[in-house]
Amino acid sequence: MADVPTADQLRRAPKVLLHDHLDGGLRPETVAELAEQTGYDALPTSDVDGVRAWFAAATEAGSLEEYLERFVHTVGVMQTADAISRVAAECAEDLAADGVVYAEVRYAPELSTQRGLALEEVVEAMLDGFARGAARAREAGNRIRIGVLLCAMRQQSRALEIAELTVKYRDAGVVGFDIAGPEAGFPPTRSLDAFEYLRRENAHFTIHAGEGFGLPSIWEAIQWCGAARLGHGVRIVDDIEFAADGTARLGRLASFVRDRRIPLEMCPCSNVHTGTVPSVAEHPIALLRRLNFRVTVNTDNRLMSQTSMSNEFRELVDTFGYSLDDLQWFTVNAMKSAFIPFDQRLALINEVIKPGYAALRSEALFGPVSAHTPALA
Ligand SMILES: O=c1[nH]cnc2c1ncn2[C@H]1C[C@H](O)[C@@H](CO)O1
Ligand SMILES: [Zn+2]
Repeated sequence: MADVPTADQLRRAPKVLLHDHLDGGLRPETVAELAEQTGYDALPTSDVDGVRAWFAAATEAGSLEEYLERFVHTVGVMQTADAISRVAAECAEDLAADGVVYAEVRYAPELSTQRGLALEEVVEAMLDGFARGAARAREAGNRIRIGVLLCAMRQQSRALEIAELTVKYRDAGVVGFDIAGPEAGFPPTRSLDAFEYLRRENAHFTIHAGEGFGLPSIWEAIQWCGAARLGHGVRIVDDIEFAADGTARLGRLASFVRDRRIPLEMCPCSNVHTGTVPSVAEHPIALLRRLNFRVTVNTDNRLMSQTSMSNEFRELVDTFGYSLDDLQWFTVNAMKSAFIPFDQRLALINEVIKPGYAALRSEALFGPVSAHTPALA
């Protein structure tokens, strides 16, 4: 049996993150400080531990709608360009310190216009912050590349406007588009004009689907809207039947998703917290991995779900006994599915990801380099 990866190996393993919300990953200290600095007086408490605990209560939400209520205060402190830029810079540093080498971080600019910021100013503040954070991470010895996804909120009606913003900033670091927010009652076709526009512009997009609602949402996202990836996509298992001997029979939609290699941006911990699945052990990720769907592993909201990429990997290793080979498989899947140009994806796979995992595997043979290298005479 392969060795169980250690916590340190999980952190050092090169990781790729396709689904992470900027307003779901603030440091609790930063929420408290920004509230003070920007005069935001609606926080339930100003004490950092209290702030941390208030957000952590999202892990008990049990429904997507209740889980989403926790975003009111992160969005509340993200209403100035400086605040947004700081949050983005810290996001880049935190991900890089956790061993993430490529990330696509998403946010809905329309949420940061409460005090008069223009949509463009929000996007520029994000891009500025990510560039500063990646530079600081590099100085600390951690390399990361970040692409931005712009979300439109599905309960609002600004999807076309946000899609246009995505195209406007695509050469400046915005790599794609998404719709987020409550899924039940807000089907993807509600934003069909935005998706048709993006397709005509040869732009990339993913859609949150199959999390708070089932197969019809996934079907619309793919067959009506043309999503290149699915945010979560967990409910695709509803289109898979199991015979008494355990063999699986895929329905037409599940077959289509697998045959077309449509990436599933799975977020195990978040899915437990929103009540999408009862526990990590009952998460369909293991089944979908076995059936060779293009599964990826993601954090969704590091603050609300008290998680990180290393932690998601740890949960999967502990629950399903995954080895470094499995973790490399998830990581290569994610890198193949990114929205940056193909040659760059390939370079990251061949020059960063595969050598990174090979180095970790070799430790199992020779031990960590530093511990066993004899001093040179
Ligand atoms: O898991 C999610 N499903 C749907 N919407 C989500 C999820 N996590 C965060 N959001 C929402 C809340 C944020 O304010 C918004 C933009 O990041 O996206
Ligand atoms: Zn999400």
